Amino acid sequence: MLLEVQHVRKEFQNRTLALTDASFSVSQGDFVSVIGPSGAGKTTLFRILNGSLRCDGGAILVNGVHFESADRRTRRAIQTTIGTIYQDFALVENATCRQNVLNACLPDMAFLPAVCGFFGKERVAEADALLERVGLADKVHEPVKNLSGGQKQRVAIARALMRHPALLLADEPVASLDPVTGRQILELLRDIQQDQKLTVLMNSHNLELSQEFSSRLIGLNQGTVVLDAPADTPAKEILAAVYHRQEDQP
Ligand SMILES: Nc1ncnc2c1ncn2[C@@H]1O[C@H](COP(=O)(O)OP(=O)(O)OP(=O)(O)O)[C@@H](O)[C@H]1O
Repeated sequence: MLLEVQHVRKEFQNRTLALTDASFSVSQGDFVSVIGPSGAGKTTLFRILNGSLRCDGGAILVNGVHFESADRRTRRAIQTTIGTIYQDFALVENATCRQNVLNACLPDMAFLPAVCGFFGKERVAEADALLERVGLADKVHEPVKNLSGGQKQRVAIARALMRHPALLLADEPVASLDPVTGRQILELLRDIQQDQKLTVLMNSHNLELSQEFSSRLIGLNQGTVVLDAPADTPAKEILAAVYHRQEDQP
């Protein structure tokens, strides 16, 4: 999946200009982190990329197809190739791990099987295999509410993979986790990314982890891309380019 973000602009109704001119591209199989101070526009960018928010200007191309101006059908088809995991996991707490992973299939199912929860043997087997892949083979029937934060993020990763995404958006995936668990989740994400040649775009406040796990950094400040550099760029250069005020530094 090749993702091109070209001069994207977003102004909210209250006239906040969250994105002024964001441009960058991501090649297939890349692990790229978007960094920047609070309010830089990172979440807004991710919401536009996962289709939950429209931009006001510019273009987003997914494998050469215009995403933001596509008709509903094309937009939906592109959206199925994009998975998202969130800081707060966004799981159904009372449902089991298996059920949460299977829920990823609901948008593609006919009304009756979806309402009756009839997913079929193949989907169930795939959900269980994904739970095994993320290290939760023994938690298939466990309600999510009984899991730790790290285990919940593993379920969320399995749910995202259930839709066979080409691009995975990871929106602050380890912000709610302790440092050891956060690192384990990023190691898992990197293993999966490398196995499946998945493209990962991560939004993170943690510069050290972004540098360790990604190959490239995109720095946003006041809605504009102010850095597009290899992840091993010296931290001093990154801080100077992206975090203009000392109090914003991570
Ligand atoms: N729904 C909204 N309506 C109005 N303004 C908004 C809305 N969502 C975000 N903003 C504003 O847009 C700007 C960018 O916000 P955004 O959440 O994208 O930043 P961020 O880089 O993700 O910040 P953080 O790291 O603190 O999560 C901020 O000034 C924010 O107040």
